[in-house]
Amino acid sequence: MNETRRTAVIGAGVMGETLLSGLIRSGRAADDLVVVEKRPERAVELAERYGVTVFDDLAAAAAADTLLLVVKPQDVPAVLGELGPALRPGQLVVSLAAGLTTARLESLLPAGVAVVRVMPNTPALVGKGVAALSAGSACEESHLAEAEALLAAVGAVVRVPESQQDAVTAVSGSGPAYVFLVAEAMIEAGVHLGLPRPTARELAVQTLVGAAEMLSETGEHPAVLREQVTSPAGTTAAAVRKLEDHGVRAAFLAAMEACRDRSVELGG
Ligand SMILES: NC(=O)C1=CN([C@@H]2O[C@H](COP(=O)(O)OP(=O)(O)OC[C@H]3O[C@@H](n4cnc5c(N)ncnc54)[C@H](O)[C@@H]3O)[C@@H](O)[C@H]2O)C=CC1
Ligand SMILES: O=C(O)[C@@H]1CCC=N1
Repeated sequence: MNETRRTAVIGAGVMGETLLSGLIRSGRAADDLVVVEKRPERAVELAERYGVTVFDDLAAAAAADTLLLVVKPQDVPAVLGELGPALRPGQLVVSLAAGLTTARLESLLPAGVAVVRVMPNTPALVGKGVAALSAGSACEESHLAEAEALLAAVGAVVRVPESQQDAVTAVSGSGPAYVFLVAEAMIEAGVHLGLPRPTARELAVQTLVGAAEMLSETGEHPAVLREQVTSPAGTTAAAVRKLEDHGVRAAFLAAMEACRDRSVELGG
């Protein structure tokens, strides 16, 4: 595949803009990108911010080599119903829609159009995303490599069997929301304990960043790192005991099972 493949971003909401900004940051020329967004005010915003032409008609994306599908799962059948008949084998559809299987996507496309299913996450906005990719039945290695290269513009990329995608969604796709909720809770608790809000925010955010970097750089099991913070009969032991009393682990398990189940449901 050559390097001047034209790429279309269909749906420029939160995740579509994230991909668009990453592709431009990584050196993709705005002229090689086709953006389709149906909300006029959003189209104006993106055209001004990135210097791209934003179309409101899906037909503008029909000739692209690679089509990044970044609309809500519920909108995918309508989008592919309209666009599908114009596509042909050799083109690649990369779907970021939660839950939708490659088989379902292929059923909405002409035979032979390659499909890659991706679960990204929003830290991609700062180049720190992680995306899991799975190949559809008409997908060749070159298609997967192309999808990987696009997602690599906004973070790490892993390949997973498609059967794992709903679990991936529960860990990394929705995962940033759990971390933001923890951050919010820590900041509010800090304020409750008497810290000025900006101080509570700085301390909580830097603690999350530092802890995440320790996990990543040391490769240690999280339990080992937690033990290092926990002095005998100390402050951390008192805090962690309360978290266990309140069922934090069970809450994560229940939350992530619900996430996995909702992903399956969206796919149906
Ligand atoms: N937000 C996130 O953290 C993640 C989102 N995703 C997936 O990414 C997809 C998009 O999610 P968000 O960006 O959060 O949603 P969003 O609602 O912010 O963006 C969707 C965009 O698609 C546009 N759209 C809908 N129908 C269209 C059409 N026919 N033509 C052109 N534009 C159209 C909407 O106007 C909207 O701007 C979803 O399928 C979601 O499952 C996946 C992983 C993470
Ligand atoms: O909440 C959602 O459905 C999307 C998919 C993963 C993260 N956000």
